[in-house]
Amino acid sequence: MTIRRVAIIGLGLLGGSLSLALREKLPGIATTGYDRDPATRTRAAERGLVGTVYDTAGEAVSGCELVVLCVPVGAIGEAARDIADVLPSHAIVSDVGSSKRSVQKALAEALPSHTCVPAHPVAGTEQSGPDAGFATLFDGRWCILTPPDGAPQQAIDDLTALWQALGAKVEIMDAEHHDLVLAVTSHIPHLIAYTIVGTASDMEDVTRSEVIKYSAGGFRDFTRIAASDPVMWRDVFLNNRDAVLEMLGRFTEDLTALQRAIRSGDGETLHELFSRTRDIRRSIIDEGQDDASPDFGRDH
Ligand SMILES: NC(=O)C1=CN([C@@H]2O[C@H](COP(=O)(O)OP(=O)(O)OC[C@H]3O[C@@H](n4cnc5c(N)ncnc54)[C@H](O)[C@@H]3O)[C@@H](O)[C@H]2O)C=CC1
Ligand SMILES: O=C(O)C(=O)Cc1ccc(O)cc1
Repeated sequence: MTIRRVAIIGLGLLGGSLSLALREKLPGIATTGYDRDPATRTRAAERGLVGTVYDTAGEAVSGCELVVLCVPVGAIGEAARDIADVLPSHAIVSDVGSSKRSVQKALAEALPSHTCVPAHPVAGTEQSGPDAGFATLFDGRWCILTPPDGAPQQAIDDLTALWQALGAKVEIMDAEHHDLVLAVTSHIPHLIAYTIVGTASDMEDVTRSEVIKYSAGGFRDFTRIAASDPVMWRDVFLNNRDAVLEMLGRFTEDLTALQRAIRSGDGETLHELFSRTRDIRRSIIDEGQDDASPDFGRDH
């Protein structure tokens, strides 16, 4: 199917970046948008994020071939129900949510007669809202599609072509596997950042001001991650509960082993782990996913 019109529901960091990338890289595609927050709609219109910002989701999706829900994962069901009665029957429905199993279920329940192909562009920043988006966010980054069993190949191909045209590399994955992999590579790192920054903020006033004053690289990086949107991340942990708890169990065991090594002066264990982890960093750099990537260590 030729995609001529894309509706973007949710005009924050991801919705805004998607619209700007479409405008810059696929100017032949018309865009419409809706956000449930009126102030965000106003700002999105001022920034010209989409061709037309509508006051209802129904108007925004009218006549489109593709809808992309760019809302927190806990709001996907509600956003899908909002458009269920008016969505053209041929339209493909997708999203950008950070977890996929619950999204797949929510979409199937809300839109049983439509073709739904969930997606997760693994690209972002700690910023949110209608001013946060930028057109190059997806350049060279992975976008993981998690089509349910029986999803039409044509829809998968159309969505793959669209994300590739926006600069992303596309991978197809089972939703369950996606959630396990992302739990360890993204969700738990965010949880650790929230925890360590929370621990520092619970310290007595004098020590806390010293933590801020003397924050070295490691802690500064954690504060960037821990500044990420609270609603978005609350929803990720509630919706990817099983995989996060599974990975957190393993992480806690490993942390306890390190605690034991430190207490017993077992330098060999510490050195062996720190050497292995250094190799992981080197392979990430070899694959070109280093600091030059848009979402690492840079403020937008
Ligand atoms: N922030 C990041 O770095 C990344 C986020 N994601 C995913 O993208 C999605 C959006 O996240 P962001 O753009 O960062 O958040 P954001 O907070 O910048 O934007 C979300 C927007 O959705 C709107 N919204 C909420 N419920 C709605 C509803 N029912 N109908 C219409 N609009 C609604 C909000 O008003 C807000 O403007 C989330 O599912 C998140 O997991 C994926 C990759 C990276
Ligand atoms: O800002 C960062 O370092 C991120 O990790 C951004 C991010 C957040 C959520 C995702 O699902 C994907 C990417």
